[in-house]
Amino acid sequence: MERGGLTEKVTRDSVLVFRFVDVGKLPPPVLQFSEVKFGYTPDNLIYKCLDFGVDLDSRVALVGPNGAGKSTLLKLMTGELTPLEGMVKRHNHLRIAQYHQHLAEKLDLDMSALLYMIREYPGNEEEKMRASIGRFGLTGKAQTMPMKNLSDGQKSRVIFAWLAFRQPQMLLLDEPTNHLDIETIDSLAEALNEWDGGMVLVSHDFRLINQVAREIWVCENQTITRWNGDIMGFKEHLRSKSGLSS
Ligand SMILES: Nc1ncnc2c1ncn2[C@@H]1O[C@H](COP(=O)(O)OP(=O)(O)OP(=O)(O)O)[C@@H](O)[C@H]1O
Repeated sequence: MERGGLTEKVTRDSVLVFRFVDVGKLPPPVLQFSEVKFGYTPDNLIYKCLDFGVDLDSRVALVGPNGAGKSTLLKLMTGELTPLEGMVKRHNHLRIAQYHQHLAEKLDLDMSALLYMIREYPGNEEEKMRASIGRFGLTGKAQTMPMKNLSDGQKSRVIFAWLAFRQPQMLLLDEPTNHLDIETIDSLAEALNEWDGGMVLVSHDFRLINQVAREIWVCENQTITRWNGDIMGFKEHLRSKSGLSS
């Protein structure tokens, strides 16, 4: 029937249109940690002495045990937390955007995604806002129905659209795949790979890490260490450490 043109082809949510806008370059160092010491209280340090830089070519996956300090590191990068000692230096023109699940709590669920974006970014034309949401695969009625009727995955898309509208040069992604299906995760990976900014990703999703990370940083024992290899090698290392090696 479909081939004969008697019924319309069934189309899925257009997952493949995830797209970040290219932002251009800033000269390094863009984000520099120098002798950073941090703890929520001085007697319980999360980091003893961090020295590293992240720039717009960086594609870092941050891994490590629960509670080691991965989310804390992202907050030190954005400036939400300040070191007890040492310095985090950000380029004057650096725009950082951080994705985390708690952003969903910010959404006004009685509003539509379109009205929400117009309220958040006043002075922009409706067509522009529609396009900016559409870029993350939320199209048609999904843009104008109350967000409480959207799936968690669709709400994640609104959050991505909201973050991307600020045109960050650096994306910090804290567990971005929690509500996304595999196709959408692949679409996110593709979008990140096509984009020209810097990225630090905290994720337990080795599949995503494998697609987008060029460096693996391990967060453990109050410090950050670069893993000499890819994420599959790190996964094997974890398996052998826990005695699960084949
Ligand atoms: N606001 C806070 N006040 C005090 N301690 C905190 C605060 N936030 C986090 N912690 C503690 O700091 C440590 C590091 O937390 P963080 O969330 O950075 O770890 P994580 O590596 O991201 O963990 P996970 O993988 O479980 O998300 C944990 O022991 C956590 O309990």
